[in-house]
Amino acid sequence: MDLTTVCALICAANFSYWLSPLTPVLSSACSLLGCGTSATSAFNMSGTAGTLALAAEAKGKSDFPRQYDINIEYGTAGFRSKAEHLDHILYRMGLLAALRSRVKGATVGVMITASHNPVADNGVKIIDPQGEMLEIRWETIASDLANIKDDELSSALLQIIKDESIDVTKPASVFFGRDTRPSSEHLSNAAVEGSKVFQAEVKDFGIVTTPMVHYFVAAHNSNNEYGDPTIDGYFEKLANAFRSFREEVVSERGPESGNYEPKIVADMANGVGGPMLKKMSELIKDLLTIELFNTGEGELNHESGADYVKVRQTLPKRVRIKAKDRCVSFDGDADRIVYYYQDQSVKFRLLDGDRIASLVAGYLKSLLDIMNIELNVGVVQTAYANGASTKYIKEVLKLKVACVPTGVKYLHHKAQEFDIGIYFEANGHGTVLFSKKTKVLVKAAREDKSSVFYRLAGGKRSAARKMLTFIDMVNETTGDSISDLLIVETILHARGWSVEDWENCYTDLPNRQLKVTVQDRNVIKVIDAECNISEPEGLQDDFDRLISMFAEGRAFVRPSGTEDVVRVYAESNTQANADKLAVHIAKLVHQKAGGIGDAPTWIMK
Ligand SMILES: CC(=O)N[C@H]1[C@@H](OP(=O)(O)O)O[C@H](CO)[C@@H](O)[C@@H]1O
Ligand SMILES: [Mg+2]
Repeated sequence: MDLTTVCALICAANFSYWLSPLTPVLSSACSLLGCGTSATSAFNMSGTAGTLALAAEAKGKSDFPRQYDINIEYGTAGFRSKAEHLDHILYRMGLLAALRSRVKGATVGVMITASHNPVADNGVKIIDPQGEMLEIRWETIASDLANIKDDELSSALLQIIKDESIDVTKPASVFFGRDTRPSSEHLSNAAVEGSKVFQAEVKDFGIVTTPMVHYFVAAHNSNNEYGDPTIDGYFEKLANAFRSFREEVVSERGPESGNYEPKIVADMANGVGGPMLKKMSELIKDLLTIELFNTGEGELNHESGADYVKVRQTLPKRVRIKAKDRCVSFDGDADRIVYYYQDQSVKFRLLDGDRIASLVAGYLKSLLDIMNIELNVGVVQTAYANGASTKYIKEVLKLKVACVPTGVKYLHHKAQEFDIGIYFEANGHGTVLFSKKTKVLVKAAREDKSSVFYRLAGGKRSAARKMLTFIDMVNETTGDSISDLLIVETILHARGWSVEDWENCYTDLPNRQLKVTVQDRNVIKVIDAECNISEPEGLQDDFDRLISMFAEGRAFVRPSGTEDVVRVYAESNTQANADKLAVHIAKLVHQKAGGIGDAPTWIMK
């Protein structure tokens, strides 16, 4: 046993509650043994916080050392990298989650996933008490903690404790969940160890979807008002709402459901959606038949999943479908969903997040109209939203549209400004938020029993019951493939629509997404909710000149927050034009922003 390990053990014993009377002795032993570079600062670290920080550092050095000298930032959805780079980051995020829990005086969540990234990657994100993404200010704290040297850990932790006025003697509680990646269990254990070193109470839900962890955290912190914070509680809440809504519609208009067919084909990207949607499908099998593919037998996200289908605008592999079958794809951690089908001429037709947002917005507006309730309803999109969807929502539905930068945290935040805020990224990540005022007004409409208008108010009460049941079906904490699937199926059934009826609401502008690899993607500086760039200087002018040459042309570029690439998006009046515009823009990026390798000349197929 080497000196560092002996020290780590002494430090670990030192923070143990029942050995606390021995703290001074153990701390001296630590420093006498020369416990790494912290020995000196350990001397100054009096009190429980110092002891814990020191123990955290010792354990980090011995069990989760920083082995790669690469800088990793807390990006669009937490940390993401090659799984083998992440041991120390997971451990440190476990520590940080325990501190975050103490700051908020509530349970927080930690999800281990890299979503749609390849199977060799992994990642982690911290979930705040109401199930929302980690506060943006703490992303910087997380990045700093992730990137320091091993022997700076105790002082960095103490600094956070001091800056955030954290009382480390208060209880802390952290919920954990992980996806199906081979590396996830090991990385989850590293994070759990971190939280335990900081004496947090730990609950590990094992393999669950990302939105389930968001739900568990929110439900627990609401004292179960939001739902039962268990796996069964999650499934029952959503399934019961789906069933009640169906019963409401059937009692109103009978079993006839127009063009709606209660059957879908589901591609699970070989991720956690497979086992989870299977569980849901068993609960509702009398109402909806779900035929599952890519449920775990193949490689995660490989030639399948929501991202593959959306970006490549093609069917996933290893899925058997017939013309007009309504199909869905989840991503690897089941927080995104896209719909699609093949038409009679075997042409692939995509119904993405913009379509889901429009469907939901239109339906909720129709319920509000029946209830005669005026509310501030808005749809939040990003620059990736198809221009035709924005036009439809504004001009046909007559609802407000807000545009924010990419990343769920921005959409979620903006959606909270509305009484009903519907947000979806075009890639299929999204949900609906209902304000307290909305819930109060709709509950009042449900109870409207004024005798004169009792009969007349029947439709109003039914609309209110539907809206309240709908709210129960929504995972308001974050985008949730399972919840979103139930919502879409519910609306299509209520409207009596086939997937083609849904698609007929508007016609998408043809579009194309490409990726360009550059030396440093951060040389691209975005402005105007990512619609334009300010750097490299002059490049936006080049883009504008190019865009003006394409009918209904629109294009923008931005550095990805989850991959080491610059993303290019273009739309125009025809697919050929959208493709051409995308390639030209990509070439300009490659030329003027330090492109690596060959210039992009081809369209991804
Ligand atoms: C164009 C696109 O789909 N970007 C995705 C992707 O972010 P990037 O920062 O573009 O890599 O992953 C994010 C996390 O899942 C998601 O929020 C976002 O919408
Ligand atoms: Mg995801």
